[in-house]
Amino acid sequence: MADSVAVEDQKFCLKEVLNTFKLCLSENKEVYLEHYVAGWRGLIKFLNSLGSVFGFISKDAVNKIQILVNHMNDENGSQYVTVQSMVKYELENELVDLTKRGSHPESGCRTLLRLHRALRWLELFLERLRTSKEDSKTSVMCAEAYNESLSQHHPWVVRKAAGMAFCMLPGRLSFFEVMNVGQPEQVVAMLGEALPLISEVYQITEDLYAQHNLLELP
Ligand SMILES: CCCCCCCC/C=C\CCCCCCCC(=O)N[C@@H](COP(=O)(O)O)[C@H](O)/C=C/CCCCCCCCCCCCC
Repeated sequence: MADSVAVEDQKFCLKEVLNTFKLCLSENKEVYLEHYVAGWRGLIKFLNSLGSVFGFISKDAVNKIQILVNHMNDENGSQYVTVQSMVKYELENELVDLTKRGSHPESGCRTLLRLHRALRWLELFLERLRTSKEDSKTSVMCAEAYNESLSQHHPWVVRKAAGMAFCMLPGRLSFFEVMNVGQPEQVVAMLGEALPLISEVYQITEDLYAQHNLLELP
């Protein structure tokens, strides 16, 4: 059983996140919700270690993870083993608000979609970090990745707040240190290992959501 979301005060380790994303895919390329959620929890540890200015982002991500964990732990939890089984179950039982928010504001499908969009931001950001130069700015890389992805789904006020938070990001070297991997070359190598895994999980979910017309859930 997945437990509740208590990620505060835990130390981040990129290797751990890499391992959870490795566990995400089944042999037939289904995405295990348990490991997907564990991957996000690891990332939130990182976010929390950057300071309270990122608290509003962390809070939203924790809320969404908690919704998914609640589904996984409730009486129909066996339907929430993979993203594929969740989508099938919720659609077959009309548990998703498809066009406007109604009686299912916390469906697994709409909740996961928000994290899925954020995973695209992560992919773009990590790729920039991986190929960055010594004088590259994390705030710029983060903002560029955000503008190319998540920002399209956020209202002005959220975009503004996110933009201000990005300016508070530590420089590239301090950022690498928080990852707890070792020298910058080792961080870059590990990012190179993590990115294809994250991209594959993203693409499989994207294709599944596209196939069921779920990419714009309210
Ligand atoms: C490998 C280590 C390096 C990278 C570590 C990154 C750590 C990131 C951890 C968590 C990322 C946060 C994920 C945010 C999910 C946002 C979901 C969302 O879009 N929610 C909005 C819509 O929800 P509904 O209203 O429809 O329910 C909600 O309005 C959002 C509110 C909060 C603002 C979200 C801003 C997201 C900015 C992108 C993340 C920046 C993190 C920077 C730190 C490096």
